[in-house]
This record gives sequence, C-alpha cells and structure tokens, in this order.
Amino acid sequence: MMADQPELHRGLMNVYMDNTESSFIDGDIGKLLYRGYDIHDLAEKSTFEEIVYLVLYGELPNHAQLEELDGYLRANRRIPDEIITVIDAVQSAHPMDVLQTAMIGLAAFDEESEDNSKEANIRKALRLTAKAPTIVTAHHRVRSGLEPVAPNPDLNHAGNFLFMLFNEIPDDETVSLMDVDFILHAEHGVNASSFAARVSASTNSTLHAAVSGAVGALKGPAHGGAAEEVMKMSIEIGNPENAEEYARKKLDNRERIMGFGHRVYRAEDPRARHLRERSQALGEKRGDPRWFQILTHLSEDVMAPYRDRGIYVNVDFYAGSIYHLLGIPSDLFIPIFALGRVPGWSAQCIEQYENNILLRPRLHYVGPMDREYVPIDER
Ligand SMILES: CC(=O)SCCNC(=O)CCNC(=O)[C@H](O)C(C)(C)COP(=O)(O)OP(=O)(O)OC[C@H]1O[C@@H](n2cnc3c(N)ncnc32)[C@H](O)[C@@H]1OP(=O)(O)O
Ligand SMILES: O=C([O-])CC(=O)C(=O)O
Repeated sequence: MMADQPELHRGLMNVYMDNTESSFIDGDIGKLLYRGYDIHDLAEKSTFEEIVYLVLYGELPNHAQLEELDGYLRANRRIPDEIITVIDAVQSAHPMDVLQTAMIGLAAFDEESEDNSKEANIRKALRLTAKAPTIVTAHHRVRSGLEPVAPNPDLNHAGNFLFMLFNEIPDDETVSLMDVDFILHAEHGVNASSFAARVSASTNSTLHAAVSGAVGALKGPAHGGAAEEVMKMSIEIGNPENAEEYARKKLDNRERIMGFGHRVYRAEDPRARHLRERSQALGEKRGDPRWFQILTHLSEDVMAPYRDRGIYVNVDFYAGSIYHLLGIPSDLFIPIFALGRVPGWSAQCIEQYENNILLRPRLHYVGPMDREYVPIDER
C-alpha cells in the first residue's frame, strides 16, 4: 500500500527552516540587510574588510577592531606549498573544482580544523577568506604556465586579488570596484550554497568541509554560474541591435535568460543597482559601452514584460560585463562570487553550530512496493 500523498514543499520554496541574525531579505520590495544594515549603505560607505567583521561578529568594527582583522587577513593570505602542488596536479579542472579541492585540502594544514568552537570557527573563517583569492589566482597562473604571485602585505583584500591575478599593482578605482563586488556577494541568507554548507554543519562536520561543499553548490548556472552565462550570451549577441531577436528566440523555446529571476526577489535584486552603475561607468571609461548597451536593451525592453511575473535582473546580470572589461577570464567569474561569499557561508555555519539541529527533510516515495526478489540467474 502506497502512503497517502503528503503536502510537498518542492525546492523547499518559502519554507522557513530556522531563525537567523545574519541577513534579512524582503523579496517583494527588493530589500537586503546584512546584520540590520542596508546593502545600499554598505555598498556605498563600507569596505569588504568591514563587511567580513560585520558578517562574522554581528557588529560594524571600530578602528582598532578593523585594524586587527585586516592585519589577520594580511598575515594569513599565503597558502602552503603542498596546496600549490595539489593545484598544479588538478590544474586542468574548472577553477571552482580546483577551489573546492584546495579549500578542503587546507584542513590538513590548519591545526584548528577539527575544533568546532565559535572562536576557532571565526578564526578559520578569516583564514579561509584570506586564502581563497590566493588559491584562485595561483591556479589561474599555474594553468597559464606562469609562477603564482605571492600576496602583497601592502594591499587590501580586493587589491591583493587583482595583484595576484595580473602581477601588477592595481589602480585605486579598480580596487574599489572589486571591493564593492565582494561586499555585494558577502551574504544572502540560506541560498542554495549556504544551505549546502548548513547541511554539512548540521552533522557537526567541520567548517572546511562545509565551505568546500558550498563551493560545489555555487558552481551551477542556476546559482553562481549565471554571471559567466550572461557574458557568454552578451558575446553571442554581439551588438545591441541583435539583443531582441536573440532573446525572443530563446524565450520562444522556453529557455531562460540568464541573470534574470530569483527564488526570493519578486522585485529588482537591490545588489544589481550598484553593479549596473559600475558596468556603465567602466564601459564608458574603457571606450567599450557595447556590453552595457546589450544588457540595458535586454532588461529595459525585451524582459520588461516579465516584471509583471516578478522576474527582474539579479546580482549576476551586470557582474560579468565588469569582470570582462577588467580582463578577467570568464571561468573565474564564479570563483569571484565564492571569494566574496566565504564570510557568509561561514556565518551561516556558525549560526547552525550554535543552535544545531540535523537538517534532514523527507522524500515521499512513489516507486514500486514490496517486489519479489528474483535471483540473478532468473532475470
Ligand atoms: C546569485 C544567484 O544565485 S541569483 C540567480 C542566478 N541564476 C540565474 O540568473 C539563472 C536564470 N534564472 C533562473 O533559472 C530562475 O529564475 C532561478 C533558478 C534563479 C529561480 O527560479 P525559481 O524560483 O525556481 O523559479 P522557476 O524556475 O520556477 O521559474 C518561475 C517561472 O519564471 C520563469 N523564469 C524564471 N527565470 C527566468 C528567466 N531567467 N528567464 C525566463 N523565464 C524565467 C520560468 O520559466 C517559470 O515560468 P513558468 O511558470 O511559465 O514555467
Ligand atoms: O539567494 C539566492 O537564492 C541566490 C542569491 O542571490 C545569492 O546567493 O546571492
């Protein structure tokens, strides 16, 4: 006898699974707060280092606290030579797979890897935040036949990422652009990758295991991979006049336009505004406004009717055009998202450890029942 069909919550859509103090999202009006602070204030006035402190400790830092955290990040950017050897061995893999491999590999060199106290987890979160850009850039250089560039203690987090990627001291404007990008990606409730991290944390597994699992969950085009897909699409479109026909064909085939839609937002993703402004400014500055024009045409014309269905641009829509204009290869777009998200994943895990309950939903079985076992020779 098959059990009665229970009420399903497919995709766990609109299911509240716990309380959180990390971030607040009102998807109907496009509002996002980190620890109570509006994302617009944070994007305009803060720095990524301040956000790391805010997300992990719950408060904005004072000067002394910020200096201490910044010093800790600067002191912890290097990765062990053994991890460079691992990166070298798996260099042909996608950068997200390499990041995931190296992140879990770091557990072997972290004396606190098995210590799940809050204090140890905050320190590990900071070390993972500090080392993640070193991994991504070292991999990119190794696969390009170049030596990894060592972190520069005179540069901040965003500056170091650019420096280690291009082996050139970046200008202040580009550093600030990268900094805002990291701020905008730092935390976003129980999105798919943070959920993956929380599932691991709920078994009392370690932060390294949970965060590297989150890297895997972020990789897909329905989540972190959208920025790369948007840029691929923009390149295929080529110029603004082609945008409409290209998108209409896709929509007629019931395909999705990447960078639109969101599980929670039914209004514009508030993070998109900051990347839109910067995509436009950078395109004009670099004398290459084409990408911004293509994106504008898609959002303001082709996809405008979809707003009635709650489908607006999300954080990933303009991000790819910025990275592309900065000369960053497209398969590094998802890793950039991950670099910003390490503090958010960690904060979500720390909340999970603090008030833990095993995350274990149920599936309703709809397969055959009570079948008679047939020995292999009789099948
Ligand atoms: C940082 C982030 O992770 S933000 C998300 C990044 N991902 C993308 O940009 C990929 C494109 N977007 C999507 O695939 C979806 O909007 C998701 C996965 C993000 C959210 O999807 P869900 O909440 O599961 O909504 P769902 O997939 O059920 O879509 C609802 C309806 O809107 C339509 N829709 C959703 N997104 C899009 C889109 N980008 N283009 C066209 N139609 C869309 C769906 O086709 C569906 O229509 P239907 O009801 O007629 O079948
Ligand atoms: O919240 C989500 O589902 C996806 C998202 O925007 C994010 O993780 O930043």
